[in-house]
Amino acid sequence: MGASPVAAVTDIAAVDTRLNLIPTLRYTAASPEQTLADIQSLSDEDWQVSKQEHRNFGHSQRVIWFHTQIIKNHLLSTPIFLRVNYPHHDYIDLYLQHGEQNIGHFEGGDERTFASRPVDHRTFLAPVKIPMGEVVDVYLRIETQGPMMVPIELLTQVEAVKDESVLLLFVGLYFGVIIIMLVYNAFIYTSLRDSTYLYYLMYMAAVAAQQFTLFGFGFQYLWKNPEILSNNFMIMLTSGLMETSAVLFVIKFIRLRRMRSRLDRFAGYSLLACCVSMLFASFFMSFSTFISVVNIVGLVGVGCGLYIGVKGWLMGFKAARLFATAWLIYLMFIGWYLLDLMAVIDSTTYGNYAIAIGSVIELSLLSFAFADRMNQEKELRLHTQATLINVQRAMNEDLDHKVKQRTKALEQANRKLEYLSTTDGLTGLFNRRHFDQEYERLYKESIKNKQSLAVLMIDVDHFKRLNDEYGHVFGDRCLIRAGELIRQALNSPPDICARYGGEEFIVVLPNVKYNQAKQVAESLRHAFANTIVRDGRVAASMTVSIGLAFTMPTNINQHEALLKDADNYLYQAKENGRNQVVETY
Ligand SMILES: Nc1nc2c(ncn2[C@@H]2O[C@H](COP(=O)(O)OP(=O)(O)OP(=O)(O)O)[C@@H](O)[C@H]2O)c(=O)[nH]1
Repeated sequence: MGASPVAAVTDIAAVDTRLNLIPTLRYTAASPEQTLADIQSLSDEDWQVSKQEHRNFGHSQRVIWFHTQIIKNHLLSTPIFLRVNYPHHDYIDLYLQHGEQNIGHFEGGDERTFASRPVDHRTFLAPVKIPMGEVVDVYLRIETQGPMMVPIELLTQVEAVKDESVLLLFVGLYFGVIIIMLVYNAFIYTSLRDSTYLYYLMYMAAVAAQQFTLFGFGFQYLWKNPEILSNNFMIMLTSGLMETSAVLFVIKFIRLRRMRSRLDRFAGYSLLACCVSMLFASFFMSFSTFISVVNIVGLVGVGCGLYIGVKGWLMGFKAARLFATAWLIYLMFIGWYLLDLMAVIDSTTYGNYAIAIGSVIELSLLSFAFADRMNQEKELRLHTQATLINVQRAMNEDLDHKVKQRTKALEQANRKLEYLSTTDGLTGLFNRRHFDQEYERLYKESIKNKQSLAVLMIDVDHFKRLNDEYGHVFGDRCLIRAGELIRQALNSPPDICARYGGEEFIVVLPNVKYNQAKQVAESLRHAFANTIVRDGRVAASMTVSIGLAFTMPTNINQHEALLKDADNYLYQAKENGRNQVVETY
């Protein structure tokens, strides 16, 4: 390479708004120990000229000296500043030399305290004050462990303020959006307690913290002294946090544990291990090493996010569409930023915005993906609920049916039980116990209604003989027939009849006249006498004796007396020779 003198002496009074100094600069890479005097003693051959509009030296250079010459041919209408519009160089030194004399030395860089800067600004901004009509040598030394991005320009104070206003508007919008999303998702997390949201919140907070650092605001407003907290460390820490939370979020969001492919799970968890290692490495690794590794891990991580998103999408997980798109867009912006960092492309002015824009688009899309996922889960929940309700309804109907069946069976059993407990098993008439209850009830009713009551005590004559002669079974047959004859003779209800003892029956007739009662007794007696009971070859007839008691009941205490009366008349009927009715009168 031949001699490289300065391209032209720049008249700073001619700077209207701004002037890119790169085309007028020559530069040389140097070792960190070389001083200004060493650099001044270099010959023209040691310098190189930048032919490009912007210069980005990538990661390869640690220290670069720049040199140009300026002059002020007129009075300045506004102060002129020299700006290095990249906030993360470790050390910046600006020397203004008039011949052998140093007329200005300004320091900057984030490895020095913020207070050492000539102007309180997140980037290096130094006033250029030089004597009128004199050529002044400008030496700029930049030392950094990070990417050597050197957008160097001269600009008026008004222009610097304008630039900053535009940037602050952008940054305000950016952090405004991020804060809204943070608060919104924090609310969702507090109500849902879904750890996916927590990882998303962590990721978003880490992205915001890193942007805050990358724009230079962290160093300007928070950690102003690198001995307490270094800017480089904060970039490393936020990168580690960002990557770790992003991978945790991806794993949780896409439910990696459920993914069928072991390889995917292995890749996912390996990446997580890598990111966690990066997070720890940020505490002791050198910045230059960290940055080159973290960029690769970041790129692989975002690529994995995209891959997992596409795979989830193909597997029918609908929310993965937006998820994959989010990572794809972020990947494009990161790609742009990294290419810029590695000096493959040169977009120094816009490079700073790339990750910020990419991240805000990505975070918004992820929010939509979340909403989509929630929607999908809601649909699934509703579907499951509907299925459950149907199952429950079917079970309830079945249960209802069974309960109805059981109730019916129980009612039948109860009815049967009641029948058995109130009825005589042989004749089907009321049994004695039930008769007592019914009789008392009728008696009370008759008192209340002022109605008469007749009691017929009926006993089969010489039943023992019948039993002895034809056998017990035939005797039973006769008793059954007796029950039928009695039932046929009555109006039941309100009349009641019962088997009162072995071959003894009782009939109660409420609200009858005496003659009617007597008629019933007589017709019963005739019915018995005229009936022949047959069982196979055996046939016999039977007679009955009847005691008839009649009263107009007035006192419940008398109800047993009426029975006793009927019994006494029956006894008399037996005494009188049987087959007759003996009555009250
Ligand atoms: N087959 C049968 N016999 C019964 C039943 N309950 C009582 N007896 C019989 O009925 C008979 C009643 O006899 P008694 O009390 O001496 O009276 P009776 O022979 O009818 O004579 P009188 O009443 O004086 O006319 C007894 O032999 C009892 O064993 C029954 O359910 N079935």
